[in-house]
Amino acid sequence: MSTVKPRKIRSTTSKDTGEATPPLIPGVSKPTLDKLTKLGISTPLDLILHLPLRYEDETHLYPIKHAPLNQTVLVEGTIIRADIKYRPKRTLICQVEDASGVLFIRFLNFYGSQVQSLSPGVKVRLLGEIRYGFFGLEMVHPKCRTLKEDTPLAECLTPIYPTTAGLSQTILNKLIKRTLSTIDLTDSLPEAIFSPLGLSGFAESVTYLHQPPPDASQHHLTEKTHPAWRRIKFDELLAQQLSMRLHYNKRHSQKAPRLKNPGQLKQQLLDTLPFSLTKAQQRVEKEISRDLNKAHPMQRLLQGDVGSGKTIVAALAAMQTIESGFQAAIMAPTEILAEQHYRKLSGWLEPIGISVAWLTASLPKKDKTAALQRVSDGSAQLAVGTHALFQEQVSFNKLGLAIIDEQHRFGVHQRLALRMKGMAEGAASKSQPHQLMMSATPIPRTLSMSYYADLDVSVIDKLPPGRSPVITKLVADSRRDEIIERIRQACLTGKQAYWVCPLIEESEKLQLQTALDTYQTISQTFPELKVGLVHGRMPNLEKSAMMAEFQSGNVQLLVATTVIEVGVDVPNASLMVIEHAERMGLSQLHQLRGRVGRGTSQSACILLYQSPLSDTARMRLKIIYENTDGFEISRQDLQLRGPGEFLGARQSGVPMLRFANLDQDSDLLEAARTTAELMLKEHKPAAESHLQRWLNNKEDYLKV
Ligand SMILES: Nc1ncnc2c1ncn2[C@@H]1O[C@H](COP(=O)(O)OP(=O)(O)OP(=O)(O)O)[C@@H](O)[C@H]1O
Repeated sequence: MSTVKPRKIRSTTSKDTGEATPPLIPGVSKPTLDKLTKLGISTPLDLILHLPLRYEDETHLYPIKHAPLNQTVLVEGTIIRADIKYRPKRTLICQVEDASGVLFIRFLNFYGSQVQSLSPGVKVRLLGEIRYGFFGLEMVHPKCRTLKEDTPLAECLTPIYPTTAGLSQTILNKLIKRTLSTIDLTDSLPEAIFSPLGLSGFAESVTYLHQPPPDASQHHLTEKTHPAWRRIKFDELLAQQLSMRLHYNKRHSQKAPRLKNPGQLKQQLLDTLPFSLTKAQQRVEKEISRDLNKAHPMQRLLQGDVGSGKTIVAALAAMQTIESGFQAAIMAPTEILAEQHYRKLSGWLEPIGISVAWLTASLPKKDKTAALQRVSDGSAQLAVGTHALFQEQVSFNKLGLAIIDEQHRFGVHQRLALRMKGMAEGAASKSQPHQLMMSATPIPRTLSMSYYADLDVSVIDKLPPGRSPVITKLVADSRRDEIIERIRQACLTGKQAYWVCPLIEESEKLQLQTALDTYQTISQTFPELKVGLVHGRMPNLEKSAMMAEFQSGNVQLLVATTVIEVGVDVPNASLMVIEHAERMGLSQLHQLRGRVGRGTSQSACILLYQSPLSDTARMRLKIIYENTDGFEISRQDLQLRGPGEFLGARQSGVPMLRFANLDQDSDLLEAARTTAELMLKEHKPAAESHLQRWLNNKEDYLKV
């Protein structure tokens, strides 16, 4: 086993000042520091929180003869013979003897130095699994240490850390051990806080996890259910809750325009609608309206399952904004969705005298300049568009409300950019606009309590009346002909259908080719129908012309890629076929399926799959088949994928939890939430030192 050579303590030079600054982890060479950085370790505390994956037990020694078989054990003895065999493979075989018996140890791919050190007479300590082999009891590739006189046994379980190439367990172990004995591990929490929750102290917990006593339960340690693990997970969740709470409080100290609610514009809009609001829509409308009337910026997440009617709620919020003399903006993640919002909103609002501007990257220059002008002089009261809305050249005259649809598809920075538009130089209003985020991917409770704890949440929990649930069918691709017949019959009786092309994630070019091929095949299969095609690479004008054709009923069968996944609303379309449904994610399937069942006629979604199915694909299809409620689907999706993938960590910019697991630790999350509130009221300094310890350099997202 290698040892750590004493290393020179280096200092790094600050680029800004040219002055030498001490390294954050003292006594470590630059190459090791680089490797530590790869592991996300840049401070002594990071080292302490670099917790073991598992442990090896080098505290108990077994006599060879009595050691249990097929499990990792520690034995020791003297080498009585060492040979190199060349058949069937070059192998170093040594015979080791203790007072109880003899054991063979075998090494393939051995080094010359090993042969030298493992010579007869040498005493060795071996860690590995004993099995019955050709010659009798044997250990293959044991961890082997040559012993001096009376080398003591380990006093605690040996931690095995996650590591990276070139950084040995021995080095990590030593660094962590050294740091444990030098770092200040004073508890950031008063005992009165953690004790009643059944948690142990911080120092005690980290020390335990790095150096568990010989009798520690390895099962509880690796499953992270041990009290020491629970303390670490609690601390992490608490830091998250504290920072979210602080963010929330900070927002309440910022200024936003109070948007009054005389309600005339809203009423005018409601009077033109062919439907009346559901109770759920009325409730969330009120929640939003109340927030808009406050002097600090609203940040509310409006959640509603697919087709639950979020758009009208957003439009009513825009009416309150406009009636108070401010502008509103709606930003959507795709051109199709943005355009659909634009059509729908201008159809509703222009008749009641509201001017709506349309802004996307693909607008002809002349139209764009005109739209920009209307946005900046305030003559456009509502701007609808894609991310083009927060580009630099856009300046709002008086932005009062920014509405962001499918918020999880935008990064934190993009959302921030739109908010800053309200405060931009030259804007008449210097306060922050209110922000309404909409999501049709319902976020499970544990997630919204955790990652969205700084937002207020409104939920439309009931669909508009008259919708019957979409019937979902799972059909093997071998029965495709039956499906084709069914679609033909339905379209001939005046129904409309989507045919969703297989998803090709690896390459846009292949995706395009697949869309074109599918279109060709489908057109040939249904010569009597008018078949259309939309895909992501189509010029926007063509795309919107095709959507308009489908909307008006001229096209009966629309071949589409997943560009139609979000927001597309054609109530007459009541059938959908999804090819290679096994390639798609759960929320994608749910969103796609949500494109049908938006009118009153019975709808169906046929998921064509190709066998054999992988276990996850089978699970996904089962979940989508058995559930129609988006919240339940999301909950199961979260379980299947974990929060990182569910939220799209990189995209959302939200730091992920390293230790806590929202599924297993929902009790700790609840406790962290109430504790955070209590601490901010009664233990402010402790709250600050806790955040300091846990967020360290990572408080970036506090500013958002
Ligand atoms: N109260 C209501 N009664 C009847 N129809 C409604 C009601 N509210 C909205 N709708 C209609 O329901 C359809 C779906 O509404 P909308 O497009 O706003 O859904 P959404 O919540 O945005 O869903 P998605 O996220 O799937 O786009 C639209 O055609 C809309 O006009």
